[in-house]
Parts: sequence; C-alpha cells; structure tokens
Amino acid sequence: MSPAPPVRSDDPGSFPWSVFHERHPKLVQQVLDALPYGPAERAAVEDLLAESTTGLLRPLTDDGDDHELWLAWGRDVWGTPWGEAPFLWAESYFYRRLLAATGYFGSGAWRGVDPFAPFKDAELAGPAVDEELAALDGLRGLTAERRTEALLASALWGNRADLSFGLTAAPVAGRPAGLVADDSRLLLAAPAAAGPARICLVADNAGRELLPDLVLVDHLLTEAPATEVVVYVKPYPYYVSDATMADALATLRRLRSSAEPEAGRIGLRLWQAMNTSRLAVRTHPFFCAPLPYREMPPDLRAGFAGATLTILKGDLNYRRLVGDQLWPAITPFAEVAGHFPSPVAALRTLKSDVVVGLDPQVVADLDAYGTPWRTSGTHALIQVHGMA
Ligand SMILES: O=P(O)(O)OC[C@@]1(O)O[C@H](CO)[C@@H](O)[C@@H]1O
Repeated sequence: MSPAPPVRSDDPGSFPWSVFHERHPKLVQQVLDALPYGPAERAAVEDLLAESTTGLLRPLTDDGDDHELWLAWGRDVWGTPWGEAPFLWAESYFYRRLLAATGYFGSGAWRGVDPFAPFKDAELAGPAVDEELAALDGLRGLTAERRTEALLASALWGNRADLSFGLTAAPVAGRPAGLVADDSRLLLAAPAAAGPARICLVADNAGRELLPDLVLVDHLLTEAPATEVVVYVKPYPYYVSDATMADALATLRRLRSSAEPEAGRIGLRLWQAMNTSRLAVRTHPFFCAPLPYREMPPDLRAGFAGATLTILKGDLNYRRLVGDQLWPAITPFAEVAGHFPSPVAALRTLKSDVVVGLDPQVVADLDAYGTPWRTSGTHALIQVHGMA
C-alpha cells in the first residue's frame, strides 16, 4: 500500500482551507464574546488567528507541561506556512495555541479556565439533554438486542453534537442521511468474552455526545460482555467540545441528579462503577498530539493492548486512526487501521475529507448526491477491524 499524501490546508478551494479561513475566525469571535478576557488575552488570540491564516508556524511561548513535546513534534514545520503543514498537525496546534493565548497554561487567574466551557455548559444544561434523559426511560421496554442497537446508534449520531462543527458549519437541510459503511453486525454479534473483557472507549465530544457514550458504557457493564470499561478523555480542552475529566464529571452529575428515573439509575451505577474501578476514566498527553495513532507511545499502546475492543468516537479520532491522508475511499479499512493494538471500532459522523473502506458503488452514488457528503455531518459510519 503506497502511502497517500497528507491532507493540507493550503488549497483555497478545500475544506481544510475553509476550516482555517472561515470557521476559525467565527470560532475565535465566539470564544472572545463568551468570556470577559482582558486586552492581553484578546490580542494574543487575534495574533494567533492572523498567524494561522497568513503567517508562519511559531513554537510555543508558554510553559505548559507539553512544551518540549511540541518542540519535537514541530521540528519539521517551524517557520513554514501553516497551510503547508499537515492539516491534522496545523489544526491540532491551532487549538493548543488558542488555549495558550487565553492564559490556560499561564501563571495568572485564567490558568486552567476552559475557553469552551460556556458552550459546553450551555449544551449540557439545555432542553435537548432534558429530552434525551427522559427518553432513557423508554430503554427498559426494549429487548436486550434492540437496546444494544439503540444505544450504539445514539452513541454514533451523538457525534453530530460537535461544537467546533455546530458553531461554525453551514446548516445542511434535513436529517442525518445515513450510513456509508455499517459493520455494526460484527459488534452486535460479538460473542460474550470467555474471560474478563476490558472495553476501551476513546471519547470525543462532551455534552450530547458523551452522554450517550456513558449510557452505552453502563449498558456494556450491566448487560454486555464488559467486566471493565476504560474511557479516555483529553488532558486539556481541545477542538471546542472534546471531553475532559471535568466534562465527564459534569455529565455524570447531570445523569445522577436527574429526576428521570432511568437516567438517575444509570448515573448512580456509573458513579459506583468508578468507585469500584469497573469504570476508569483516564487520559494521556498523546490524545492532544498532532499525530496519527500509528505513532502512539509504547505506554499508551500497552494500555490498549489486550482490550477486547477499543471504540474510537468521532471524526478526529478516525482521522488519527486511518491517517489524515488522501486515501482512495475504497482503501480497505483493515489496511490502514490494522496497526491499532486491539480490535477497533470507529463510530464517526463524516466531518472531514478522509474516508476509507467504502464500496465503489456507494462512493459513486454519494458523489452523484451533490451535497459535500464527506464534510457535511449528514453521513456516518461504523467500521470494525479485528473482530471475527
Ligand atoms: O472529532 P469530532 O469532534 O467529531 O470532529 C472534529 C472535526 O470534525 O472538526 C473539524 C472541523 O470543524 C474537523 O477538521 C475535525 O475533524
């Protein structure tokens, strides 16, 4: 398999270019409007936007714990235009620099203040979550198989609730258009593991994505094969709505304190599962690295090895799993995901160009479809590798 070139953001007609030149200006304004930052933070954020659209990549100037890591990660790109770096690298660095610009890694009062908290808090407290909590009572009337299918689907489509997308993307009419690949039968038919079964879930967005993810985790612990679940979150705020430990705890509290009976029961079970380590929430610096999962460090690789299954949620995790490269869409998923140290399932709504493992006729039909199906968030996939 000859490696495909990396996706870059230097083509003015491309989606990655629009992320930097159209979405990020909107996002920056929303961040500056949402919290009362002072002149220093505002100037630093505006300087970042100017640098990332017309300037050259500069190394970090803050003293975050990951300073040396980033210095090494950027050794091939410092001093080059942002658009000439790999899109995954440049976009990831943009979010790391945005935190630095708001003082998140500084020694002042803004240290540790999540610049995306206003958006995440509003979503979690909002009426849509009230409705989703109420809907959980309907789960009890389903058969175990239908419950699993319903929870897998809600975890999958929960990925549409991505604020970096939702805050800035052009609205696309209509409901989700459907699945471009669906290996869910491999997940649903997975035999109960003979011995202890550890399932890892690499979380993506907080709020309306993490909520169904945690409900699925409860299901895996109470009705499915898992004897232990590890949920990985980001070590710091990232891509607007990516979940941190603070977001996981807020979501657990939202469930446990709910007046809806089933939501409250699920929240209590998850809380107790954390008390007994049947559910562990972990993090690692690599989850905010600008690199593909093929390059994960040995300690993280060892953490996934031996898992019965790792579920990777969302678009960014998919890009990092398969490699943010211009693969032909019919490239076999196994060829580019086979490096992962455990059986792996990707649950993702399509919000960027990269996609693999599609049937040629599906690609032809989608390309005739007209709407930018790769980036509009209207289509999704469930792809599995390593499960019989
Ligand atoms: O990983 P998520 O949250 O599903 O999606 C993140 C993401 O889609 O947002 C950006 C565009 O807004 C993409 O470049 C990036 O992959």
